[in-house]
Amino acid sequence: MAAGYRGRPERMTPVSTPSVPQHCPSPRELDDLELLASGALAPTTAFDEPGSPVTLTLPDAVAEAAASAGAVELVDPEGLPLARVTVPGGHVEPLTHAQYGPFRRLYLTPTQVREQYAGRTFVPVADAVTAPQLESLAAAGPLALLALVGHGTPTLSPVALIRATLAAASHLPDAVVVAVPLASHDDADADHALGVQVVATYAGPDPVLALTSPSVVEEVAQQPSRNHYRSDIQAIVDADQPAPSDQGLVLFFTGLSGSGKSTLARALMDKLLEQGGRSVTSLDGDVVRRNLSAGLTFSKEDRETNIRRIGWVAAEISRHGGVAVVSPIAPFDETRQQVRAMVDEAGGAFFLVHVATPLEECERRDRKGLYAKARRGEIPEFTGISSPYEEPEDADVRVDTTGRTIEDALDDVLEALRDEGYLDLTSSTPVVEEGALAPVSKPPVDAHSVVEEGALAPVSKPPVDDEPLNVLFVCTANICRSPFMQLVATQMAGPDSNVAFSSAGTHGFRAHAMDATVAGTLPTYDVADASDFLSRPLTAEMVARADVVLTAEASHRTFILDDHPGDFRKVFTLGQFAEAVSAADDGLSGRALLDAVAQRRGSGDPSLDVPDPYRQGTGVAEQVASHIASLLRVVVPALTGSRKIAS
Ligand SMILES: Nc1ncnc2c1ncn2[C@@H]1O[C@H](COP(=O)(O)OS(=O)(=O)O)[C@@H](OP(=O)(O)O)[C@H]1O
Ligand SMILES: Nc1ncnc2c1ncn2[C@@H]1O[C@H](COP(=O)(O)OP(=O)(O)O)[C@@H](O)[C@H]1O
Repeated sequence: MAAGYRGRPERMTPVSTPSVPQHCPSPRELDDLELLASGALAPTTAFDEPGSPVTLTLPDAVAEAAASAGAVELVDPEGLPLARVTVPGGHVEPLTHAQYGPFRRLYLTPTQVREQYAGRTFVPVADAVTAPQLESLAAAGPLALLALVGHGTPTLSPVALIRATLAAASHLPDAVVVAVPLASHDDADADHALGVQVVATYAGPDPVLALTSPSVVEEVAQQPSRNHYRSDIQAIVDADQPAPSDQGLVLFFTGLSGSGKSTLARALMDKLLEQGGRSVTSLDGDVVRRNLSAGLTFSKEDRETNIRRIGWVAAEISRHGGVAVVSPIAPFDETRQQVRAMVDEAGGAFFLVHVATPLEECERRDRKGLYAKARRGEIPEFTGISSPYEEPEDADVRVDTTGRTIEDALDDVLEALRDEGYLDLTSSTPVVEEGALAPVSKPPVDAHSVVEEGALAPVSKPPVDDEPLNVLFVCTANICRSPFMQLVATQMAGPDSNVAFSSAGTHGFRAHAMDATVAGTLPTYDVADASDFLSRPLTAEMVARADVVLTAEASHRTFILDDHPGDFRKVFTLGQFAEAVSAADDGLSGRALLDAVAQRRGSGDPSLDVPDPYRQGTGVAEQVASHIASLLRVVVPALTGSRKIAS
């Protein structure tokens, strides 16, 4: 039921019986429902049991109707009734089973699994299985791989995780795959407990084998590279996690009427069309209101409906790799966030442009004479005059067009798009070959041959000693290891150091908070919290700006060098860099130290990796935090010059 569906309808669906209301739950709730109905969450048998993360939230109107009817009927996004749930009580009476959706045949109940697969060893799989893990499984006898594919699967989409798990099974002597829609509830500890419970229910009396080894130290020793995959699995992972330049994209312009949204959006569309290579759809505010949203007013409710419609269409466009350029006023933050979430769900990137031309300038322009009418009271609820505009705090770029040419204002947008790695429209060269634009240009050279021959310029920036030293930490998603490195290194360096620490992720989402479990270890290292931290995807610009890039794993280093082979002298794993720093002359610091370390040109030995603590519980988070801190205690004083004053 859950695997194929993303997004939720904007209103409660029509009531089919006079008394019991219908409601389409969120994707997370749909997953929970499926597990509750199949008995997989036993002993949890109902929504909203005390202390359980398995909850059901009903919109006010539905909750009221359900309370008087004593139940609510939960339907799937297409309106198929799935279950009746008592209100209050949360008890689930299944009505129908979903019969379609990719790999539906693999979604077995615990009873079916006990009938078909008793006697196997059960292995929970939450991510693509690595080559070393496959090796360790090969000798483990007949296996049942439980692909945990619920909403919020950490790295891979549900369908890709099943594909990757089937590929893993094909490399094993005797393994079957079962899909389990175990959703994430954004509470690592509760989710871990729930996962243990669900896996135990599927396994019954049979053994359960965890893929992660118990200690970080052993993990490092036994799994030289946790992210090293067999080639078929790697291909599935790569296809599921396109680079920002290959991702579907929603370019969302928001701002007051007359601020310049349509003008800038149109100019950007023209650039995109001139360059070619992408399919582009425009959803302009005025145009949408004449078509998709014809008949809607400018009340708060209708504006929200309008924006959600635009968001839904734009998200679908991004799902298929297209670019949607949308330019409504979209005055409410909550609705913009809903659109962001829809696009995120669809696997697209959401890029918010705040056209921040002030009201006075918009009113001075008054291109359509609407402000004058609004001032005279002839147009009610006019944005900026008699209806609010909530300024975005999460814009990727903010452009005030006052006193600027259109080209000049557009440049701000184009530069931000390029810097975040989505599109490079700053050069006017059209794309000749078919395919997506490639903002992070990949020279057709083999990284190793460049390293050997030293053919490309060693560092992209001439060293200037009084400029702050830019240190960029990199991991995968920029929510666990690299933010920890950034925050703890900044704390260790102190406020007066001439070193700036930042971080990014090779597959990082934009603007996600730090993982709560890892953030929980920060106070031990004198960092109060991570509330100001937001994740960022790594861009070519960030690598170019950095004096040194320190990665968690060798695989991150390889990832960067694939795109920037010429930067091999400034990209190291943190472990490798700490080792090199220890060996370097104590008197060296800052750029002199970097120059000395660059001469060593290490290979990025994976045994020095900092492993990924994501979703592995508090114990692993603490071990990884302590591991990183011990490396930073070597690296930070050396960079800042506090272990010995440099020349
Ligand atoms: N009451 C009121 N408030 C704001 N705007 C009004 C109103 N009535 C009509 N218009 C015209 O409608 C355009 C805005 O429509 P949007 O769909 O972008 O608005 S919203 O996002 O749903 O708030 C807006 O176009 P733009 O100038 O392109 O923004 C106006 O021309
Ligand atoms: N730098 C600029 N960028 C965009 N528009 C500008 C700029 N300078 C002046 N303008 C003018 O401001 C008006 C903006 O109108 P429009 O693009 O329709 O705004 P919106 O879609 O936000 O209502 C146009 O007449 C445009 O020519």
